[in-house]
Amino acid sequence: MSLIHSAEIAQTSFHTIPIIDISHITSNDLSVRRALAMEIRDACINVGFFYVANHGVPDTIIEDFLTRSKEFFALPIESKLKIGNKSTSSMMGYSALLSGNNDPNGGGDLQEGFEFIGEPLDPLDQCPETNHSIGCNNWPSELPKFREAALRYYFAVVNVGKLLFPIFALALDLEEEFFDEKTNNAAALMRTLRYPPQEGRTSDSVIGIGAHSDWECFTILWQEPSIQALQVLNSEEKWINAPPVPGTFVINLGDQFARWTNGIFKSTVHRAINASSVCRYSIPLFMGANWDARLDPVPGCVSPARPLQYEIITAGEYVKAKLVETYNH
Ligand SMILES: O=C(O)CCC(=O)C(=O)O
Ligand SMILES: [Fe+2]
Repeated sequence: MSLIHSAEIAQTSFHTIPIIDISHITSNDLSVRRALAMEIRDACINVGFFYVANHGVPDTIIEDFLTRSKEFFALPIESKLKIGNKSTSSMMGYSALLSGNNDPNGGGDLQEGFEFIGEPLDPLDQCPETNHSIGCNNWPSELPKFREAALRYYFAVVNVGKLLFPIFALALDLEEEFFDEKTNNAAALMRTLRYPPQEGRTSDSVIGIGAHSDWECFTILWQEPSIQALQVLNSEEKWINAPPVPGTFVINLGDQFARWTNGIFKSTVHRAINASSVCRYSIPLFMGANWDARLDPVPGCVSPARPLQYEIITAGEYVKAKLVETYNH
């Protein structure tokens, strides 16, 4: 079935998020990779979200970064503000509670975070080679082990992201290498996040992270087990819970993939509310396209019945506009 036809009959009023086993993602057998791609295609067209099981990132790497993140957030506020992301042009470093606002109708995001991009584990003082035009990371000098744990986790998850691009290409009936040159020079951004408890308060104006879609190609999110917080909006405007599923990451498509596919792959709106009585941690990785990659539609996504929906701009122009909108930066 053609992509456009699949999009016409999409079931976007989902009530659950599919779980997809990716243990065979590197199979030598193309038919096995294609079968996985078709499962992912359905999830991308109908939901825009899915969980991946058997992703291969060791628990120890995840747990180590979680432990170091907890230590980081427990630092005195003065230490954290010393590396505040608004104090540098790079936007890397600490973001305080309510300093971001993902939902223009909201009163700020009730979360604090630390944002960074990849850099070589060694030597310490080297900037990443990237055309992302963002610059250096802003690490906390008090916690030397934080940096190493963060980068180890980062590279493990970036590897999962690199395996997903060829599968997305197959899902779109394209050659597996199709996205290589559009993504080979991109700096993936990672954030480690802490949401204070809201104790049952679910005011729509100030919540953990207000309703938004992500800006990049796709996001790989680790969420803390046992605490329900993430919710995804279906086409009936109902919020569907995306509870943590142990051993999985949540993958959601972002606006860059929606633009590449003329809206056939969904960049679905979501939010997080920590209604529990304890802090909740999550760690998203945003996999984007190269800064200068054009977000023009890939073959098979535009027809007279499905005209072009988006203005064609570069990934960099798109992300810069969103940064200004969200962080006033
Ligand atoms: O913390 C979560 O569950 C979601 C985070 C999120 O949507 C984001 O950072 O874009
Ligand atoms: Fe998000």
